[in-house]
Order: sequence, then C-alpha cells, then structure tokens
Amino acid sequence: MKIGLIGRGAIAGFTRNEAEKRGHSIEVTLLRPDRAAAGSDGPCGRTINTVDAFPDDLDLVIDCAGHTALATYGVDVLARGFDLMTVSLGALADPVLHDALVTAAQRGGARLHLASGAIGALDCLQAARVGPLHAVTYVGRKPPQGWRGSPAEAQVDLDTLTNGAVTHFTGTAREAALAYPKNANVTAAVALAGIGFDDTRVVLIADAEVSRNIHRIEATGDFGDLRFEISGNALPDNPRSSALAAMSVISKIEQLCQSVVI
Ligand SMILES: NC(=O)C1=CN([C@@H]2O[C@H](COP(=O)(O)OP(=O)(O)OC[C@H]3O[C@@H](n4cnc5c(N)ncnc54)[C@H](OP(=O)(O)O)[C@@H]3O)[C@@H](O)[C@H]2O)C=CC1
Ligand SMILES: O=C([O-])CC(=O)C(=O)O
Repeated sequence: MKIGLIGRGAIAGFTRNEAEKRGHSIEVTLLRPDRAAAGSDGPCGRTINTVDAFPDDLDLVIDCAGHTALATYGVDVLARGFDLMTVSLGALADPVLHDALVTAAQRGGARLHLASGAIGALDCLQAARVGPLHAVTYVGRKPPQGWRGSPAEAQVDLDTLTNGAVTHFTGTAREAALAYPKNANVTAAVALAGIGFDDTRVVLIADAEVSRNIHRIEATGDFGDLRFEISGNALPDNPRSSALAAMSVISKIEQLCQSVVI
C-alpha cells in the first residue's frame, strides 16, 4: 500500500517501521505547520502540512496523532476520497465530528477504518450485541505515569502515588473518551462495538502496584457473560500508549490487503 501518515509520535514511529518492513510505503507524513517545513526530508521522510498536499495515488491515510488531528484533518481526508484509518476513536464521542466524518466519507466514496487499539474482544461484543447485550463495563488500570496529561492529575498526585490505587473517574464512555483523549480511546472502541457511548460504564484507576496497562471488559447479554482482561506493555516512547495499539494499526493494514478477512 501507498500510505500517508499523520503524526510522528510513538504509534506513528512503530507504524512506519513495521509497515515498511512488510513492503508498504510511507509516502508522506503530515505534521503541524510549525513542526517541519513542507517537503523537508528527515526521520519522517517527506513531510507536508496540509491535506491538499497528500499525493493523489495514496491507498490509505493513517491518523496516529490523536483527537485534535482527527478533528482537524479527518473530514478533508475522507472528502478527498482517501480511506482513513484512525487510532483516535475517542474523538467519535463528539456527535458533531462523528456525523461530519460519516458525511465526508459518503461524499468522498471513502471509508473510516477504526483500529482496535490497545484492547480486544471487540469481535465478541459486536456479535453479542445482536442478542442483544444488556450491560457493558470497562475498567482501565494504568501505572501513575500512564495518566499524565489527563484529568487524573487534578485528583491525584501521580508523582507521589507509590503504593495503592486511586479511582479518578467513573461515568459513561462518552464522558471518558472526551475527557481523556490520550488515555481512554479504548472506551470508545468498547462503546462502538457494544452498546454505545452513553450506556457503557467506565472506571479509570491509577494504580501504583501495576507496571502495565490493564484493560478489563465485563459484559452480559442474551449470549451469556464475557470477561476479558489484557495486560499491555507500554510503547517505549510513551508510557500512556500500549504497544498493542500500534500493532493493531499494522494488523488492520494487513486486513485491508487480504482476500480472506477475519
Ligand atoms: N485506540 C487506542 O487504543 C489508543 C489510541 N491512542 C491515541 O493515539 C494518539 C497518539 O498516540 P502516541 O503516538 O502514543 O502519542 P505521542 O504523544 O507519542 O504522539 C502524538 C503525535 O501526534 C502529533 N499531533 C498531535 N496533534 C496533532 C495535530 N493537530 N496535527 C498533526 N500532528 C499532531 C504530535 O505531533 P508533535 O510532535 O508535533 O506534537 C505527535 O507526533 C493518542 O493521543 C491517542 O489519542 C493512543 C493509545 C491507544
Ligand atoms: O494504550 C492504552 O493502553 C490505552 C490508551 O492510551 C487509550 O485508549 O487511549
């Protein structure tokens, strides 16, 4: 695939390396206008600053840059007719942005692909909701540094939390996804696969006793009961983000290339 990337952080770096190892080409990287002069060549390859500058022959654009980036560029990317993959699923909790992306995709004849990110069991939730599902709860537990730059900082001193755990959020997936744009995109994945943003219950915990990002789903429905838990290693460049989130981007690229899709 010929790919355009948005972002140059931890997930983007992993995506670049692994995609190129697998024979895909990162043709160009979109950065904020003040980050790199358009057309410059550096560790991100050829850089651009606007959606207009994406070459016409791209197969896919991948957003690895968070909610603001999806809100800033997503509509224009889809309206230009490029398929767009995103890890910034939590941004879809904003109904205005959600509808604008859907309209742009329809106008451009393109699709928005949601990477599964740092969590799993989404296939099970999607099937179970046919039943229907009755209740879904997500509990996210990360080491204190995994909540840096989030509203948790207003409730708990992350630097001095060296033992025990503090619950800093309980509420809906919509509230969590919007309030924790860098830490709780998984709540959006669970909501979108299951019973939606307003009915999915969320608990977020800073836990000094854990060293990995632990995501737990509990669901009940006509299908039976589901309990799923993953302990994800963080990416070396960003303790907030699990390595699986970056791996899920590569997995989705491979899915898009396959004739037999699971
Ligand atoms: N679905 C999931 O399970 C997960 C989703 N995520 C989402 O992925 C995002 C990226 O994660 P990660 O790579 O670890 O984060 P990093 O902080 O390592 O990198 C973020 C990158 O995005 C760039 N960026 C931010 N805003 C814009 C913008 N408006 N325009 C262009 N570039 C922008 C930053 O650019 P600059 O260097 O110029 O600041 C930086 O290169 C997270 O913010 C989060 O929303 C993360 C983990 C899991
Ligand atoms: O990477 C993770 O473990 C989860 C995360 O940050 C997110 O969902 O935004």
